[in-house]
Amino acid sequence: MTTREYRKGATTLRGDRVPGTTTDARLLDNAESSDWLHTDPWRVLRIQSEFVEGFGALAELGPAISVFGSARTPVDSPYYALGEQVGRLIAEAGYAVITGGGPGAMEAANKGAMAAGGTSVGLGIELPFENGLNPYVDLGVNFRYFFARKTMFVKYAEGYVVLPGGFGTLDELFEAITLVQTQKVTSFPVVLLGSDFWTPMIDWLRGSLLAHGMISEADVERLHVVDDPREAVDLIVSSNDERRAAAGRPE
Ligand SMILES: C/C(=C\CNc1ncnc2c1ncn2[C@@H]1O[C@H](COP(=O)(O)O)[C@@H](O)[C@H]1O)CO
Repeated sequence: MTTREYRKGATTLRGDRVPGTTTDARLLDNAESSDWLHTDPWRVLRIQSEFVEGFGALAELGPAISVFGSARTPVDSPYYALGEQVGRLIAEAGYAVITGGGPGAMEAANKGAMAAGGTSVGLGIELPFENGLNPYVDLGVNFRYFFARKTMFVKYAEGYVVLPGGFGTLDELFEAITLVQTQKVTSFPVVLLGSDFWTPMIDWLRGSLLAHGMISEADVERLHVVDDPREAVDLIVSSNDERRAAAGRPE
């Protein structure tokens, strides 16, 4: 018995699964529906293009520190002032500032970096209620997919500074410490700025996660809580210097 067979890239289709038309015939037929544009295989190419564009845009960025924090921090909040100061100090230390490019704490850090003449990066994300990149970004890359964007925050930064924030900020923070815990990234300092905001979370981590044996003391100690933005920057810069020296790569 001969079975009809059709090869579609890596996939072999037989019998009733063989389509009535070929891929290139469908491509050349401009009367066809454009539904295929929204199918998962096509999305993979879009995802791939986000990585290619992100890697291309950031390849020559040089040393950088990612700063996270609430999109809702008002301009007159002390946390906004803290974001601006840390952005400025990062730039003065010769590092680029990478943020999510949005409003609030992200804008504050970009503003500080730009005022200090540093490189101010915004990795924007397509959201239903998005406002576009804040005006203090001078190198912006826009993403459709959170996971592609999150790769850039880790890959191009020497450490994270985390200002008070909501779910988005916690997601970025906990992703970073999970990557450190699972040794996907090594010696990656994570500094939480604003002890009034972060200490209750550290207490909960100890009182619940650590008490139930779900994390170790070393995991909690990876999170540095500080109030002074200079201390936050110094912690990351010195850890980076130590790492470079250990790898035989002086500054
Ligand atoms: C909520 C509003 C706008 C949201 N715009 C954002 N633009 C860029 N990046 C964002 C945005 N919202 C969240 N993020 C990412 O998560 C972190 C902040 O989230 P949180 O829930 O506000 O803490 C931030 O670091 C970004 O990377 C309009 O006000």
